[in-house]
Amino acid sequence: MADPTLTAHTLAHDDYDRYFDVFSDALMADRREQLRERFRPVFRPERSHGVFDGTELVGVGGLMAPEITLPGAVSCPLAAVTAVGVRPGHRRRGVLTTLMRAQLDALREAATEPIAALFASEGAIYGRFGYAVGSEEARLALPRGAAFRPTVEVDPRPVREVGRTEALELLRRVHPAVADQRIGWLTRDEGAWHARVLHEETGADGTGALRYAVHPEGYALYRPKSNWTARGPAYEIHVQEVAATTPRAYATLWRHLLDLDLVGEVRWNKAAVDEPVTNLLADPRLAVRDVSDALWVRLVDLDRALRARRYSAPLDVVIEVTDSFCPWNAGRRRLRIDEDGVADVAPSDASAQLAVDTTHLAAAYLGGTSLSALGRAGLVTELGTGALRRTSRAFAAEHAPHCPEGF
Ligand SMILES: CC(=O)SCCNC(=O)CCNC(=O)[C@H](O)C(C)(C)COP(=O)(O)OP(=O)(O)OC[C@H]1O[C@@H](n2cnc3c(N)ncnc32)[C@H](O)[C@@H]1OP(=O)(O)O
Repeated sequence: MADPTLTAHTLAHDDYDRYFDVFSDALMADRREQLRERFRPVFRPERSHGVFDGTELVGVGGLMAPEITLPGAVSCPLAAVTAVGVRPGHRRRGVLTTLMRAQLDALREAATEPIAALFASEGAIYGRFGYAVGSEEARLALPRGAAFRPTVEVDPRPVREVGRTEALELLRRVHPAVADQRIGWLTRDEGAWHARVLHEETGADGTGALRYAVHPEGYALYRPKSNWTARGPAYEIHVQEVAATTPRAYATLWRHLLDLDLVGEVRWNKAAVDEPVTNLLADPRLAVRDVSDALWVRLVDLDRALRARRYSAPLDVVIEVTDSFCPWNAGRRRLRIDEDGVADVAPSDASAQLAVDTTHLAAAYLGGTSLSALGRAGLVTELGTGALRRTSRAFAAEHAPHCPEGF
């Protein structure tokens, strides 16, 4: 139960500095002035909520508005929740709860984005608000020189390392073409490119400035981290993003990364769990993967969310849905999916064949978790024979969802 003295409302343009101070206090952030200026251009006061104790700003959270690619390669407006923090000394009295209430009510009223998503700092925070792990990511590590299968075609056209200005035109062309096809990838406007991807500052973890490796059909962005050992150089390559419109360009870019001199290991901390480079390796065991939660998804308007994506099989099922934090989603509805994977959703009085909370539908929404697995965990209840298997098959997606950036 939130402290009744707390109030929440959206902010004004000149609230940016105090918004940023609360957030960076909450994150115990260093390099504050650098970060303050990096994020200033993307501050949207009308999409940023503050929680106040009297006149003191004690909690903040923002919303960005990219589009996300859903199963079936369809695009959908996304409320991307970012920069959430509560000032130390004001915690565990409901500031975050007040913020989540204000955000979700505002999203419902605006009726623009049917789903919200975030990257969680800690895994125990957001489940109570109906967010669930919708995609995972792999910390992928590959040793220098890891060989590809003999049949892998690598383009003889060399990958070139270019400066930022030259790279930008290609990045702006390739990224949307890839993002349109990849479940979980987001569109980027100019502000997003600069704030989230192209900032040149040296990484806090000792990595160097961003480098741009380009091919006519793709690019790899990475930062080197130098390391000189008694046995010689063993640099780490920290990949920020690899995007390619053809399998050949993809393989060629990875070959370039794996063959860089001075290097011991190539790492990508936000790779897809089904990142294709692991399938290119002659010895797949060379790819070490450590999987963790990535995008947490909240179905804000369940019916619109269900209609927004495409499905893998026809279906006709009646589902009883619960949702304690967003009760407007609760109730029984019939979900019908046609041969093209397009959904129709309508209220229903018929007997339910499945019972599930929106949190668990959110986990299955991008296809990252199967409803069958959630059923085996006791989180989806089958009330009609075969309903879980059929619904799970329809919710399956063409590949693992992936979001290669953080926000
Ligand atoms: C999308 C993003 O930006 S992720 C970044 C989130 N920010 C951070 O992690 C910065 C550091 N942490 C903080 O600022 C705060 O501790 C927050 C935002 C995580 C939580 O804020 P609070 O105002 O303390 O949360 P609030 O009081 O509303 O807690 C609601 C419930 O969640 C629980 N909870 C809150 N934070 C946590 C946590 N880190 N771990 C486990 N449970 C938590 C509370 O115990 C409470 O449970 P209850 O309802 O059973 O009593």
